[in-house]
Amino acid sequence: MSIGVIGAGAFGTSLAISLAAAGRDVVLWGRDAAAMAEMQSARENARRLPGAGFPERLTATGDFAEATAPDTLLLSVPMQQLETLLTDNAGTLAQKSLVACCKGFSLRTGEGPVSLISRILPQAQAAILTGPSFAADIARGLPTALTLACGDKESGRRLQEQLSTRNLRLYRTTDVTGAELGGGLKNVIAIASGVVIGAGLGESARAALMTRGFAEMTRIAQALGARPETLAGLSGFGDLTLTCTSTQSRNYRFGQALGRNEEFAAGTTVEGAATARAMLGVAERHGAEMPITRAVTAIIAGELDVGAAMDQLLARPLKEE
Ligand SMILES: NC(=O)c1ccc[n+]([C@@H]2O[C@H](COP(=O)([O-])OP(=O)(O)OC[C@H]3O[C@@H](n4cnc5c(N)ncnc54)[C@H](O)[C@@H]3O)[C@@H](O)[C@H]2O)c1
Ligand SMILES: O=P(O)(O)OC[C@H](O)CO
Repeated sequence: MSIGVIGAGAFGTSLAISLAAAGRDVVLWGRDAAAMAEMQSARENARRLPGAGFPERLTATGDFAEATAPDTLLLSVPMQQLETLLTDNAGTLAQKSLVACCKGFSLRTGEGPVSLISRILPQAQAAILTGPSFAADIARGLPTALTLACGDKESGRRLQEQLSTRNLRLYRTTDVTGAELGGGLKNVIAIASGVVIGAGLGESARAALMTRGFAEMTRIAQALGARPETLAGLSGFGDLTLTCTSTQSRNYRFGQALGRNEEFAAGTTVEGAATARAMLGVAERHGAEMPITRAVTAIIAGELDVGAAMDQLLARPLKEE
């Protein structure tokens, strides 16, 4: 059974390589037809994932109809592009199994990827694949464990079988809200961790921030009906640990640049920036406090400098852990 991957960025390409290397037939689609033709002949995505050769079973194409012929489609576009992709192609995608591979929340509506899919395409089977994984590691065949969250248990089992390989180990859950929140919010805390290190505040401060960040993630997740054990799993704690401690992470590097008052490469996908703003709106509607997310939003907007943000966080009332 073949698999379509929609979005030929670093992550979509790495998943396509990994699945094709494990013997699945995979069609990878990108919106730039000329770039896709070049990839198909060079057998490499030289722009987003240089050095990772394409296995034989991987086809790169700019033909959307060809890529969406399979029943199972992995949607690997940046979060803020997902709504347009779904609405523009509603007719084609309506009856498919759609696995969101993006992390974050919509700035426009505050929805996570599965909520968006379910609202726009209620007939589709919606799931999310999320957890600690750098595209470069997946493409190299290094061992990776991810969360596959699907509200429908049987569909979740089927997708877990279809998408797991020897190196890509998928754990299953029905707690879609928890998986969406873990993957989305860890990027916000990763930006904050980068700020702390970039500003020279030290690794002890980063550990404190990660821990309080995890408490903040768990608190809002519970308010939204997620299970705390999901947050403690791969999609929450696992991804938080990876992203807050590695310079491979774009969110972390973006934070470092903010902390050092340096420019950051324009056009880089940094999901945590929009998600921080989106989640503040969600938190306000639920009467929940998200002080770290609030500080990250203000620093990015240039409304607060790092010193003032630290003063605000350190001035919060002393309380029980
Ligand atoms: N890179 C990683 O290590 C990694 C790991 C796990 C999850 N993710 C998630 O995967 C998602 C995609 O990130 P990425 O790393 O592949 O980003 P990327 O910057 O490498 O690529 C994004 C791709 O999306 C394409 N794109 C943008 N808008 C589009 C649209 N409207 N229609 C079709 N294509 C469009 C761009 O052309 C580009 O090829 C993000 O949500 C990210 O959090 C990334
Ligand atoms: O490069 P980042 O910060 O988008 O992180 C990539 C993945 O989400 C890590 O799991």
